[in-house]
Amino acid sequence: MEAAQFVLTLSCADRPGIVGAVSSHLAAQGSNILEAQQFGDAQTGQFFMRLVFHPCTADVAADDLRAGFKVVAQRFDMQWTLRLRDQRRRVLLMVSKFDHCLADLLYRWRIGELPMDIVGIIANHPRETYRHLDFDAIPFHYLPVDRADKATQEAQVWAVIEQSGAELVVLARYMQVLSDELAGKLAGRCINIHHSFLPGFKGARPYHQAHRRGVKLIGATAHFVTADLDEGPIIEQDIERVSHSNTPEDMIRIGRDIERRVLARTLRLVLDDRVLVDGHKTVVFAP
Ligand SMILES: Nc1nc2c(c(=O)[nH]1)N[C@@H](CN(C=O)c1ccc(C(=O)N[C@@H](CCC(=O)O)C(=O)O)cc1)CN2
Repeated sequence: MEAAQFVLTLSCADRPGIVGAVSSHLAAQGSNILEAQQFGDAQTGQFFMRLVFHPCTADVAADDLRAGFKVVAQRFDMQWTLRLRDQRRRVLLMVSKFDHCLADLLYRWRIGELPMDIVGIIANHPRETYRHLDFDAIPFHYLPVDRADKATQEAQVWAVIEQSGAELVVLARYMQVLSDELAGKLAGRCINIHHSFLPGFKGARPYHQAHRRGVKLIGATAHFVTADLDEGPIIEQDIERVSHSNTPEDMIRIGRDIERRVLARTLRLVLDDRVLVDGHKTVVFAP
């Protein structure tokens, strides 16, 4: 039986000796490093690392590994995570009227391409909106938004997030602006797929904005959600060509495929701890 793999991610102020200290610690505890990627940001002076390793002794608990690494982390004042690679994340999906990204994530999850536990779906449109989708095994929460009282609906959203134990929230074309408070509470663990190649065409109806501008490329961007609308650290992007003959409806159709693949790629990266936040940007350790 293959030995359990663990993923260690870390970031700290860059200085000599970090890689040596980490690798020496892992060797001293009898672990074998399988993957190691690193990046030193010369502009910010921040250092980032992702390692995959397996302890040579069986049945080592993540808590014990974390207790051991704490000494190294404190020495370099690191921000770090250490988890069992096979441990599935608890993920909450959120959607509004357009469900092509939701449908795609459900399919990829069902075939095992996205190793996660979907703990719920929150929608601000009723269940029949998605009648063509079968997700009855997943708790569905219809939480409509009253424009005059968005706070009440957000309190319901937060209650579902807490009660479900969601670790990651994915806005799969959820078209409501999260309050500063909720965006703050979800910092670093809420992903949005925006239907434009950011920083172009932030906000609502980006394909109509793009059509009016006469663009020759449209795109999609997955980013962490922050209080600043569509300004969060970008994780993944992609594009497709369009022309003068394409209507906004053409762009919406062409854009659906871009949005789906960008969000799926992003989720795979995040689920495998390959994305670290570097200020208002990200470091992505590609597979
Ligand atoms: N705090 C944040 N909330 C959200 C972000 C974000 O980056 N920070 N991303 C958006 C997604 N988004 C485009 O990708 C987006 C969603 C909604 C709107 C908008 O103007 N919504 C209107 C209501 C629209 C409707 O009811 O159909 C509104 O909220 O008043 C713009 C951009 C998700 N949330």
